[in-house]
Amino acid sequence: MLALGRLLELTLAGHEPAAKIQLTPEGTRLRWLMEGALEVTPPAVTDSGLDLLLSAGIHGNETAPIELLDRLLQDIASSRLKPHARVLFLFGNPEAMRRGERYVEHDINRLFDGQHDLHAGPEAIRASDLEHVSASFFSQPGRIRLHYDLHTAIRGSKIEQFALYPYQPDRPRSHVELERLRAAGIDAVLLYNKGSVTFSAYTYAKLGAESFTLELGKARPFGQNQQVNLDLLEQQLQALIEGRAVETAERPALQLFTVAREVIKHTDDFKMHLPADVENFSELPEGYLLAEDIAGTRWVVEEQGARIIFPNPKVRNGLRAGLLITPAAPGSVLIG
Ligand SMILES: O=C(O)CCC(=O)N[C@@H](CCC(=O)O)C(=O)O
Ligand SMILES: [Zn+2]
Repeated sequence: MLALGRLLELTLAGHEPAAKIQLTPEGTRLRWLMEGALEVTPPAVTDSGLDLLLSAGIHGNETAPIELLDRLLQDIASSRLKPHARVLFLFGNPEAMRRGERYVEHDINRLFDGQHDLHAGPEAIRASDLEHVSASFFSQPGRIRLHYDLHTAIRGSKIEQFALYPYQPDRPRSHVELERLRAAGIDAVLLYNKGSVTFSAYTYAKLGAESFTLELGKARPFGQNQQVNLDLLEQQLQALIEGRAVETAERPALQLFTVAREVIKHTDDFKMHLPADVENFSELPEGYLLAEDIAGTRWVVEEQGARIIFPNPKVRNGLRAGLLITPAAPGSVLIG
């Protein structure tokens, strides 16, 4: 196997490879761009026209997707996978990955779209570097741009694998991409209805990619991801990389949700009234007092069919401490 196929090993060891460019016997080029970043270019004659960005480790303790990208890259470097797409592999937060923590000082997934300019420290610099390397990857005109930012969640979930679809005014959602997600084992999609400062929101709104954050199960340390089944996603990614269609098993229709309200933690007095082990997508009854903050601020559930995802009262002040979501009304979603 080509040494650059060991990007994960290099990244965890903090090593810069001596040879930055390597070629497989079939002529696929692997190019190391910076720590945790590797670009794969197929021979021009087999290029399918797809630019595929695969990122994981934006949160350092979310290891199942990191292991998935490691497998795909090793397969490419050993010629078991023969790319027809350009692929950019990114491990988002190497220092947090080494520590096995979500982040060190700042959550990188709150630092995109210029937010890094308002913060100091290595993670702000890293977010800026990730923007640059992605913008450069997606700079070639006339190509299909697709980004999956792969995560696992802090808590268990009533819907194990789901996607978050960023928002841009008047931009229709892609039917093709929603169907691809379904085939990849995704059961639900949360359709954002405003912009955000996450990585997928940046590549969607600023770089014109079809972009998704994928939540793939519960976060566990390296080597302990036997319960996270990524087989369908792995098959889809292999097929995208090799430029072929895959036979897809019968799967249920996607459940679509929209954001009803973002719960923002304003002060240290913030309190969330949920059990510590509450699962994502848990339903909350109308009238339920979800959270309270200083000066009598209260979040009371008013929406029918409301559910909670990503509840986290430990976030820094000013950040999202949870999302109240509701089922998307049929026909309310602009799908192209
Ligand atoms: O489990 C949690 O509370 C967080 C899991 C996670 O990291 N989710 C992403 C979602 C990004 C998005 O909204 O597109 C995050 O919070 O950054
Ligand atoms: Zn995450």
